[in-house]
Amino acid sequence: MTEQDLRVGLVGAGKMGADHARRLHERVSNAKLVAIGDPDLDRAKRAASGIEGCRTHGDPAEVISTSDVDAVVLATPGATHEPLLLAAIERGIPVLCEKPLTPDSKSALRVVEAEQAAGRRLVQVGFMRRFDPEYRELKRLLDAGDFGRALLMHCAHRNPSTPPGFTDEMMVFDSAVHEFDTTRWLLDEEIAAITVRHPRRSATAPEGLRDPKLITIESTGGVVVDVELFVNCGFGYQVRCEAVCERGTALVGGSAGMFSHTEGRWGGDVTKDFRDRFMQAFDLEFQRWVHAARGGGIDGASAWDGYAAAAVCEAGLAALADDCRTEVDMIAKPDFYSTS
Ligand SMILES: NC(=O)c1ccc[n+]([C@@H]2O[C@H](COP(=O)([O-])OP(=O)(O)OC[C@H]3O[C@@H](n4cnc5c(N)ncnc54)[C@H](O)[C@@H]3O)[C@@H](O)[C@H]2O)c1
Ligand SMILES: O[C@H]1[C@H](O)[C@@H](O)[C@H](O)[C@@H](O)[C@H]1O
Repeated sequence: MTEQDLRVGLVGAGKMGADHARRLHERVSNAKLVAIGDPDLDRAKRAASGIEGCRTHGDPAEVISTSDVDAVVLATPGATHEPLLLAAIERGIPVLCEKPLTPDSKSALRVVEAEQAAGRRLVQVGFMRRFDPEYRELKRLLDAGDFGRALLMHCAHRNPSTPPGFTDEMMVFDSAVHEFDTTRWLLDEEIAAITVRHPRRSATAPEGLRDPKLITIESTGGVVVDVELFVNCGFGYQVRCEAVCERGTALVGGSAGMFSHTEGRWGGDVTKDFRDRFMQAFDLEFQRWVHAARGGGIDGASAWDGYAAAAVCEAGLAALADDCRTEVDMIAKPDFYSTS
């Protein structure tokens, strides 16, 4: 640890938190993980093992209130985020919050309002795809306009399987939320409406889950984006996005890694899960956040982006319930967030 290292506190030591603890300790420079909090203290201890000087707390709020913590990472379930975010804002320290910002737009708006009252952007939402090198290349291409304007996008979001208790609603606010964010970010437009449709149900879907789904979102500028969401596809983790523009198309996530030929077969590997597919994106997200947080700020999706994604999720849940196209209801973007 050097004098300028960012002293980071981590709240939540489950699947994601344990992964972020290793990331901060082993792969991110200029940061030192000094505290981990989780109501399940054993989990916090396991995540802290081998990290010299990292203490553990059974009361997660203590991680945020302790003066030797310069910035916080939240990796707890979305429903627990709001009080933790408000505590970090109150202390005036940067916070990298795993998606979703909060579970609904009303609570997300309270965070947006608290941040504006504090007068500084402190909250970053962990939409890690924004740091994936392929997605960044697509963003650069669309921003430059080399292929003309985007007209359509075709996306696929496939997971090998779902944990017990995964619901139709979670397919919208836990999984498709990534496409809501990448669409807003890639197009620099808000999402105006959403439709959810159900093709034939897969035999691999657990009881009660209507998997796959076909979600269509429409941007304020008239771009139509279809998202195939298949979260029990069995064979691996795939995330793809093809942008169809006026003078060309561009696809990300088509294939990744090595391509081999051997007797009787050729091809590459399918990634197993999101950690495998987006490892580089998570690492870059954290490195850039540490850099920005050392200067007191953020570098990624803002609280506004978290609010906007929550508003789309809410419309998505209504579309799911009523089986009809639903318009997104959200406030106008405050000037505070006018520069990205
Ligand atoms: N970016 C991604 O691709 C990605 C992938 C997976 C999960 N996530 C997000 O990460 C977050 C955590 O997911 P996970 O899969 O690690 O969940 P998890 O259930 O494995 O872990 C959550 C941890 O939070 C702890 N916890 C519960 N309530 C708490 C509270 N009030 N205060 C502090 N800790 C509390 C639990 O004891 C548990 O250890 C969620 O917001 C999830 O959506 C993001
Ligand atoms: O929480 C996870 C995570 O966000 C993954 O990136 C996504 O692919 C899954 O669908 C979701 O359940």
